[in-house]
Amino acid sequence: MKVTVVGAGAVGASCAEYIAIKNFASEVVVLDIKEGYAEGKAMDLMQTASLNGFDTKITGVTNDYSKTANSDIAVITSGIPRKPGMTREELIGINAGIVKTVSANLVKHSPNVILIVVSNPMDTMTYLVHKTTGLAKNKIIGMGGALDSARFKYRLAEALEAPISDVDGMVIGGHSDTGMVPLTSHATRNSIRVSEFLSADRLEQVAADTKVGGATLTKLLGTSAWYAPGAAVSGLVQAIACDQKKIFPCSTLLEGEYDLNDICIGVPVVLGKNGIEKIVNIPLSDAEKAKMQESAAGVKKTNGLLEL
Ligand SMILES: O=C(O)C[C@H](O)C(=O)O
Repeated sequence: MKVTVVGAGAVGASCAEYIAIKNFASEVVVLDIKEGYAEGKAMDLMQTASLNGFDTKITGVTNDYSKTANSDIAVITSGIPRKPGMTREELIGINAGIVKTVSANLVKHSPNVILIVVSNPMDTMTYLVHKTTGLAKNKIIGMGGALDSARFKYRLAEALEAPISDVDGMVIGGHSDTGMVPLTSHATRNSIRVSEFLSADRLEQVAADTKVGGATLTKLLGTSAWYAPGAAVSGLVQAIACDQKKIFPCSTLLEGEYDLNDICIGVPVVLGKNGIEKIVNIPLSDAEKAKMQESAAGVKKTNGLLEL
């Protein structure tokens, strides 16, 4: 199993680290445009192998896509992160061109690759990859919902004063400060609805904190987060590499599902060796349906800025 990670910045390096530590891939190639940078990150990570007990071989390359040839899965983290006060959507001007070039180069050397898009604005970048690469829709996956759901569970556990392992919950919709749809009505603590423990006001606060999860970290760190994004990507990569058939919310092309068309946005999917194996339709309340439509309108507005 060969996995490529494009971008050796904080998010790319974190993806490579978590994938390697989980020890399911034989090879991880990290590619960056900055001379020697990916090589340095790869060497530093490889020097953790004996300490962390993994055998994945990590190599770094400077912009040489021939070294990514025959990758089974590739992760696109390239582009610029937002700064405090910015929205993800504001990155479109710079990141669209980068993501288009990177995805074309990846597909040229690995025509059967499954692409995971992380660069922001993620849903629009996933749509761009769908429009420009010619890859089948099951092979284009946007990473946002897995991360947003992890943040949702963190906030739920905090409110419940419970261990995170006791908590389950999912965020669908667009990966944006306003577009996320945390499914509080479906969230549980050890199979008991969280509304049994928390007031409607507290649950609303949990949802609000979840939606600005990325912005909160960007304000604290001065740039966007990397540990949870890297861990979320490694979860998706592992589910595909190990054919786990796990359900994650991912951005995928919808053709009628959830009453949406011609858009990539977060919905629950089954991930296995073919990438997205199934889109899972879950019943939503009228309020959740309305939020999903509103979220989609926001994503479509950003998609409209693409020069396709
Ligand atoms: O918040 C960001 O800009 C980066 C990423 O999308 C995140 O949610 O951490």
